[in-house]
Amino acid sequence: MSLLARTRLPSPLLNATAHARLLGQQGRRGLASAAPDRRVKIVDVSPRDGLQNERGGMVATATKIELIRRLQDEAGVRCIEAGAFVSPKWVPQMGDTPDVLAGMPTRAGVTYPFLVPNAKGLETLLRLQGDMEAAGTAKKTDEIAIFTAASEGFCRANTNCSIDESLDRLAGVASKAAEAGLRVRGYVSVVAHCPYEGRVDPRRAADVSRKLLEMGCYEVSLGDTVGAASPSEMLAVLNECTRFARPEQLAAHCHDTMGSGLSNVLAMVKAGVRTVDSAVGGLGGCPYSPGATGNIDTESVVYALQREGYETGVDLEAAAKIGQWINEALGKANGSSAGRAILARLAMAQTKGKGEGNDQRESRL
Ligand SMILES: CC(C)(COP(=O)([O-])OP(=O)([O-])OC[C@H]1O[C@@H](n2cnc3c(N)ncnc32)[C@H](O)[C@@H]1OP(=O)([O-])[O-])[C@@H](O)C(=O)NCCC(=O)NCCSC(=O)C[C@@](C)(O)CC(=O)[O-]
Repeated sequence: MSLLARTRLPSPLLNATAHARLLGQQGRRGLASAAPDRRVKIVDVSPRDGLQNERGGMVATATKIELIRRLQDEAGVRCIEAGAFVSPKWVPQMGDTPDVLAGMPTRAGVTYPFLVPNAKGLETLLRLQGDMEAAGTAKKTDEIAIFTAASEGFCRANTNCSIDESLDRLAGVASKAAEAGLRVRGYVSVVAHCPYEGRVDPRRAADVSRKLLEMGCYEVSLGDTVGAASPSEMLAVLNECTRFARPEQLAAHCHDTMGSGLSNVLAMVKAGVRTVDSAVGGLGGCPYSPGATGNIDTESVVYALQREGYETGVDLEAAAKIGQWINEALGKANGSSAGRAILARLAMAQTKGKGEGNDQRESRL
């Protein structure tokens, strides 16, 4: 019997109580119980990609740390992109990353990649971790993420250099990181569409991805940065990449501007990708893409993957609560329609539960 057939999936016809209970059960089922080829790793990027473009004032460091804590302790996320050692002149919202690193709680089995654009970013991270170890505190992370782009226009706008210059810079960062015992994840932005150059040739995106793998990245995340790609466009990039990489060495990083984020994720997972980047509450945006909305939300990714018979190990109900909480903390509407629906069903189930309790009391009286 297939896992899909064995998995009880929430039906829209179930009442709210049953639906909420079922979602909870599914969310709590561990990754270990799933067949290896049905496991999908969620990289929740909300503390970095989700918050880096927040325009409504600096998000409090304590809020960022609480977001990381809740993602790991309550939602069971096993990979959390926690911050960025980039220039605060370019991305002020990430300026407190050293404080986030110092203050964040860590948990065994969870990885915390930090974005690093250049040698200076890596030196800062290594120095801070060295200071922590000297003070008797265990280091917080053993992973960084480096990033470049598939178009010259985006690369220059994002990192002030050409693609070749960025690759030169990143090769040095990757080799120093490896010497220091850090794993390196890679990103290629605008793999299908660029806000400056339009449609991007999938071979171009694949060529840059290959170079990141060759410099030692264990995985390359393919970014539909502006959220404009269709599934076939993302699959075209994936097909080019699988000429030299296994699908498991690639990740889906989809934004949802045009509403195709989830379709793109599902298409890539069905094609063999086993790592998906997402952000609770659909947090995020892209400063270089007018009207760009956030990352695809963790809640809809986890829900859709569950329905398709995949396991993420993420507690859906907890993710929905965290997505609601962080959006409220930012004074924003919850950007996850799946999250809103899950919370509405939970609220209805609770009300019904209370009502049933009252009815029983009344009937006993
Ligand atoms: C790459 C640079 C630094 C080049 O920026 P630059 O201005 O060319 O760099 P520079 O070397 O001339 O330095 C300028 C100033 O920045 C400082 N500086 C330089 N480096 C650092 C550093 N690491 N940490 C802290 N400070 C730094 C440096 O010390 C100097 O300070 P000053 O002397 O003027 O006081 C800059 O362009 C930058 O930080 N860019 C990052 C932009 C960014 O973070 N974008 C968002 C992340 S990428 C993304 O979101 C896409 C992704 C990953 O999610 C995937 C997807 O969706 O596609």
